[in-house]
Amino acid sequence: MTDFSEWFHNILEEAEIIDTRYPIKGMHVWLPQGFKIRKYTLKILKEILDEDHEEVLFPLLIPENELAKEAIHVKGFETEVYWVTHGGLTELNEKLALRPTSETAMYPMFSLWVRSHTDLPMKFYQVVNTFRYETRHTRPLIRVREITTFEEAHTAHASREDAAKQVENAVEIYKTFFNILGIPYVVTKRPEWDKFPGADYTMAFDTLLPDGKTLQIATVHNLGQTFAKTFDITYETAEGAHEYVYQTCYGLSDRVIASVIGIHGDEAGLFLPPEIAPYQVVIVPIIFKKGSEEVMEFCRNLEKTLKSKGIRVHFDDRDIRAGKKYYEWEMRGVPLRIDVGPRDIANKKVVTVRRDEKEKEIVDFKPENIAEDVKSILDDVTRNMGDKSWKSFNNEVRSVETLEEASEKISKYNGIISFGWCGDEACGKELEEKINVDILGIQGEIEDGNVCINCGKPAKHVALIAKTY
Ligand SMILES: Nc1ncnc2c1ncn2[C@@H]1O[C@H](COS(=O)(=O)NC(=O)[C@@H](N)CS)[C@@H](O)[C@H]1O
Ligand SMILES: [Mg+2]
Ligand SMILES: [Zn+2]
Repeated sequence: MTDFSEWFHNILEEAEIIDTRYPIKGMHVWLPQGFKIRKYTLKILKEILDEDHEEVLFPLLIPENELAKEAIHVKGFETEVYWVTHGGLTELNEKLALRPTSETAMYPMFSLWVRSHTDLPMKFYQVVNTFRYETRHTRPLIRVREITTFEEAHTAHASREDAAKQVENAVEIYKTFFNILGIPYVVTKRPEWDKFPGADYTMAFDTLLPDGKTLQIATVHNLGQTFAKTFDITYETAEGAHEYVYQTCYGLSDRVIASVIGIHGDEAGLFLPPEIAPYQVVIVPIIFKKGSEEVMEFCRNLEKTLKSKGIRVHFDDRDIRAGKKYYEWEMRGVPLRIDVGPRDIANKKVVTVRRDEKEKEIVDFKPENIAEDVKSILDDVTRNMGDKSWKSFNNEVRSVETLEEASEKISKYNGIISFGWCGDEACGKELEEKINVDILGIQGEIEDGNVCINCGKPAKHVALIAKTY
């Protein structure tokens, strides 16, 4: 893991997650293994969102005049929007944008849909591909030009308080999601100069990749009434007056898959949380000359039993050395392996090997219990993964008293540094310049008596800084 970027690119290829040879920079092909991981990851997220959101699907193309309506928003995306100018040989009389995000696709429709306060709150989401002509260094899954797994939620509310509450609900939704995947995070309020174009404020989730740089893995925006006024989204109050709605939007992307791969991976390759692993269990027969048919029979039955209980299991009956199988399934991140030899069968045992522990466990084999036993091992693997990743994450969050200390810690470890900050934009920008970091944002208030580590004025907030992707 010394060179994380090289490790990351290699494992994407070796574990057949995506194929980066597609002839458009920043656009890649999801291969079957990767597609399954993506499918299971989205399944978890959608189950959470479906609790109180409706899933919808909007067109990919946005008319230029709609995209341009919200001046700050379009300014923020003008260098990133892809345009369609022709339909066949016919030049279009209006350019069409490929959605970089869908506010300006959705909100003209919200204006038609929202009539009365009884229509509120409205909470929609969609999982689509979005397109951003990223000019900075593109990286597979991390900074792409086609964001293939873009989950975006958009809500409308009758009051400022309801919208602020929805921001908190959205933060909880993403915390639940990341916790299931064992992805650690800090949540901060982005500084004014780094919020979503057109938003009142942005809450962001940042995780740490093994190279100690942070990756923004989700964002929640309070849009206030800005877009409602631009797109005329009003509702009739109970008293018959007309009010603009208050809105939020929140989203995440392929970066979630990048984080699972980067954070749980190790020298042996991938290590996938059981919830999203294409194979949760792989069965490897230990073949000797005699007794091999009995072993194969046993493994086939074991596979059938586990499959019948909904476990994603694979019986690897290839005629190759067991060692080669061990290597391959570890590299592919299968959370649990079960080895079966003739002696084990005789002793009514099987050998389990967890991906997170090297030593083998001998467990009693009872056909009626084995599926439950396997499920409880997988649950323990999930818990252990999360504990381990949070522990190493928290070790990389350091607090400092002075700018020199901040600079020293960052250059030595990267990671996340916290300290008192006055909150003033000029001071913040100067601080970023001085020690070549990004201010991730602020985390709540700081008790009186603290001074800003850059300008010495009274500190108002706890601020976090890091080197970022
Ligand atoms: N080029 C990119 N490649 C991969 N992921 C990206 C890229 N650009 C943004 N993201 C991810 O997408 C998330 C949402 O994008 S965003 O611009 O912050 N927010 C929006 O677009 C809002 N409409 C909420 S969906 C970001 O937090 C980031 O995790
Ligand atoms: Mg961007
Ligand atoms: Zn200051």
